[in-house]
Amino acid sequence: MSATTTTTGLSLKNVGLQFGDGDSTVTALDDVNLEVAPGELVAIVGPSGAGKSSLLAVAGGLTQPTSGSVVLRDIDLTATPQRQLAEIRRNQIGFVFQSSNLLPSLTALDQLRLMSTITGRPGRDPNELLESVGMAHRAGKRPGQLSGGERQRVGIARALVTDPAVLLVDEPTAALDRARSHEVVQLLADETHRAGVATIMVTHDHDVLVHCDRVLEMIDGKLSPLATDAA
Ligand SMILES: Nc1ncnc2c1ncn2[C@@H]1O[C@H](COP(=O)(O)OP(=O)(O)OP(=O)(O)O)[C@@H](O)[C@H]1O
Repeated sequence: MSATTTTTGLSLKNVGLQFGDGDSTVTALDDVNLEVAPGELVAIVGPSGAGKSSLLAVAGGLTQPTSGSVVLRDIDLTATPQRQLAEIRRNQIGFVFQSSNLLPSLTALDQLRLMSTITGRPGRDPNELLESVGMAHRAGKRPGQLSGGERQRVGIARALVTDPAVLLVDEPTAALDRARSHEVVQLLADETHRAGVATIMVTHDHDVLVHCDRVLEMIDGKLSPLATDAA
């Protein structure tokens, strides 16, 4: 990897996203600029309908913006054909959802192994990764045998097993109590720093912002630093 590809994990430049047309146009993202460095955890807060999910969708190459560019390392996602985009999403982008979305019949270890098999990427060793997220002792358990916090730990490990450049996290603490929420976001911060992944986390949970490197607020599709120093 050349020096020019290591400074930026993910870069959104002048990104706009509109839905509909004419009188019914909704502006979900309004000239958004965001650079997330490798090893940085950026949190995004904001009211419902502000554009946070739209930002994750655009950053993850799931939705093409109406204007602007999304660059992952040195790849411009807005100039990449659909088939290649799917491959980039599989190999370079990890997703963590509100509920961990684990497959009910697979053990924790097999959730990671399956992801490695699907992508065919050497990535990281599933056993070591489970150890890293504090789940080695639960490797043989299925999701139904795990607590909500444990499931999220496995979900984070699964998202990291391909050794992605970018991690996109949507409301990871929505189903967790306060103590587990702190543990899970602290883990996200630790893994972000350790793996050198560029992480964006959308959250309504202001309690956990203390673990994040940077906090931004989205209002009416515009992104700005959080007014109060919540972190
Ligand atoms: N597929 C779509 N078609 C039309 N409008 C959409 C679509 N997706 C999102 N929007 C609109 O774009 C705006 C931003 O929505 P978005 O879901 O990104 O907000 P959000 O901040 O994630 O909200 P929440 O916190 O409730 O999940 C809203 O006005 C929403 O109604």
